Amino acid sequence: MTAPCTGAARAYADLVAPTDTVRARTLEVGYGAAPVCAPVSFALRPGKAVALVGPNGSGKSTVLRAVLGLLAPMSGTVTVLGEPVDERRATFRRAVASVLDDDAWFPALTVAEHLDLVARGHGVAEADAVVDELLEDFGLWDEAASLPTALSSGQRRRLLLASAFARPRALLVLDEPEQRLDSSMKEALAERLLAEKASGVAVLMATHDPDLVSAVADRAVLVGEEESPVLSPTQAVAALRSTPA
Ligand SMILES: Nc1ncnc2c1ncn2[C@@H]1O[C@H](COP(=O)(O)OP(=O)(O)OP(=O)(O)O)[C@@H](O)[C@H]1O
Repeated sequence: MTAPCTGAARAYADLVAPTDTVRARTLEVGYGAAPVCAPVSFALRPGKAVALVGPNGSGKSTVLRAVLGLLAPMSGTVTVLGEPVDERRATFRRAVASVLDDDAWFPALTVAEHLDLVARGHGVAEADAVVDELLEDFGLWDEAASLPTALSSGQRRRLLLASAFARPRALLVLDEPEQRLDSSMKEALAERLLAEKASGVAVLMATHDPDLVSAVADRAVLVGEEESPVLSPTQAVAALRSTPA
């Protein structure tokens, strides 16, 4: 029979609860001596989506960087799949797909070759079929043989997003995925993220898009100067509409 949890043991069990894909507790992040925003706390479960919202420069991308292990927390904790974040672990890298606000390309690989490389590098069995589907869904079919330098900025953004779906994932971390997408592609992205959730993937995204929050998010965190409670999507949409990006 299992002994009842003591306070400390319960706190630890809570911290590593396997039901949470991401858990941030009074997480403080920054680049110098001072944090860029108030501490952030949230839990993200499989099949759910959390949106980080807040004005430009409020610290959303910095929080995402800490969740991805690209920046060490100044204080507080962040765990992914019950473990402290460590992007050097193969299990972490296998589980976490991300799209940040950066363009990183192999200059001599075409659009289709980029997707193929990501899929095969992650051991996807039916790589050809996955690549074909992504080219179609992200409107890149006509650009399959193009080099990244020959793409428009919106097409490059589509390729970055498509790359995140070319590989296995338990957690998707997206920094303003709506950027540079036209309205029909934004709708398609929202539908895709709903399908991801339905298949058990957890989605953590920073966004300024009320429609995306409304369609996809289960909870939101207002990142900023004051420690914010977790918001409902309706509250987050109201905050987005009242605060200019
Ligand atoms: N590499 C860096 N070094 C130092 N300071 C940085 C760095 N990147 C961002 N900052 C600063 O950290 C603060 C938070 O930036 P961050 O990019 O996290 O904001 P954000 O909420 O994602 O903004 P946006 O909505 O404009 O994308 C800003 O004041 C920014 O100037």
